[in-house]
Amino acid sequence: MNSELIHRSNNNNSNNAQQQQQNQDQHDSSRSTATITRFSFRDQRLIFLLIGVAIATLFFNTFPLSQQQRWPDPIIDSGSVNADLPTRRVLYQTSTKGDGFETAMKLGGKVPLGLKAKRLRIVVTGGAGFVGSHLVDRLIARGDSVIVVDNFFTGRKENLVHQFGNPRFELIRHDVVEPILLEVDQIYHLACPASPVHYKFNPTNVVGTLNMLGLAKRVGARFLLTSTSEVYGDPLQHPQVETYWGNVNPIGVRSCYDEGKRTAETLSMDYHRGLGIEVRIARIFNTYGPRMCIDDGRVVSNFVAQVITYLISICSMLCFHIYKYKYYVYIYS
Ligand SMILES: O=C(O)[C@H]1O[C@H](OP(=O)(O)OP(=O)(O)OC[C@H]2O[C@@H](n3ccc(=O)[nH]c3=O)[C@H](O)[C@@H]2O)[C@H](O)[C@@H](O)[C@@H]1O
Repeated sequence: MNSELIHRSNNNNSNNAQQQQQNQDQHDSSRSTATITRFSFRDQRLIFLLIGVAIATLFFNTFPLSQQQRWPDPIIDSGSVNADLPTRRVLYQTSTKGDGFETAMKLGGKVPLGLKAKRLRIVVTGGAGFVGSHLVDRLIARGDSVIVVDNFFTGRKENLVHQFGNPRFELIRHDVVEPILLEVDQIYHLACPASPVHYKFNPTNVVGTLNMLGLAKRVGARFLLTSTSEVYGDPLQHPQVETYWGNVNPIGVRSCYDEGKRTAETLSMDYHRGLGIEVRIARIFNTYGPRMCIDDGRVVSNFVAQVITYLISICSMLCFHIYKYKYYVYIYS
């Protein structure tokens, strides 16, 4: 009996100790909660915390980390091609499928951290010409490797001489009416007699366009055709929008150029729709600038030539008057 009481009293003691410990723990935790609460409310810390959260939320909503910043490429991003159509290209295309990770190897897109931008291998036909040589400079400056294919019908080596010796530049004398096989990622097809003086000797370049489209199909390259505002012929609508079909005389003296480019556009779109080739078409309007040929009979060239002739005639008249004056002075003296 005695031992039982002792046992009970021992039990009671241990229960009391546990109870005290629990009370102590509760007291400690309520004290620490009170301390944290006091700490948070002291000096208006909570208000500052809430303001901080609000600013951070606003910032990340305005500039989300995963946002893709795409600058439109003035050369290749015409945006006129139907994006729903299938394409043969497997490299450098943007994919939003899968794990949500957006592959941004596409030109002009942001490259995922830690990956280097892929340098493209590009062929530029007609790259020794006026427009082509500037395009080559631009592509090389961007870091791409460029192969120029030109038969020098109207192009000049001087337009590219500053690139000679550059390891990312190659020049091949070749007529695109003959097929050529090159491993490239993109094709810029500019080779074409572009001025009335020249295209009457070498009218169209439909065969060259077919060869280059064939190359694009074989190697899965993206294809850009430099077309012309001449596809609108003698337009009845001003200014011309892309959807305007033009007003072209099919049998006139300039028709070889207009219709040649129209055929080239048709072929490009057929290769795109039928074979999935990724194509771009740029309709170039009258261009002017350094390296342009001022005697090739085009609108801008004619205008520049006329202005220069006019200026020369004014200068010679002035000189004549100055010399006449001097001469006159000389005689009288
Ligand atoms: O404004 C436009 O509409 C034209 O602009 C440029 O023509 P552009 O640079 O002004 O003319 P050129 O300086 O004569 O350049 C044409 C280049 O193609 C080359 N070419 C021409 C004809 C040919 O059969 N093969 C070939 O390689 C010429 O040698 C020359 O380097 C484009 O090259 C044309 O395709 C476009 O139609």
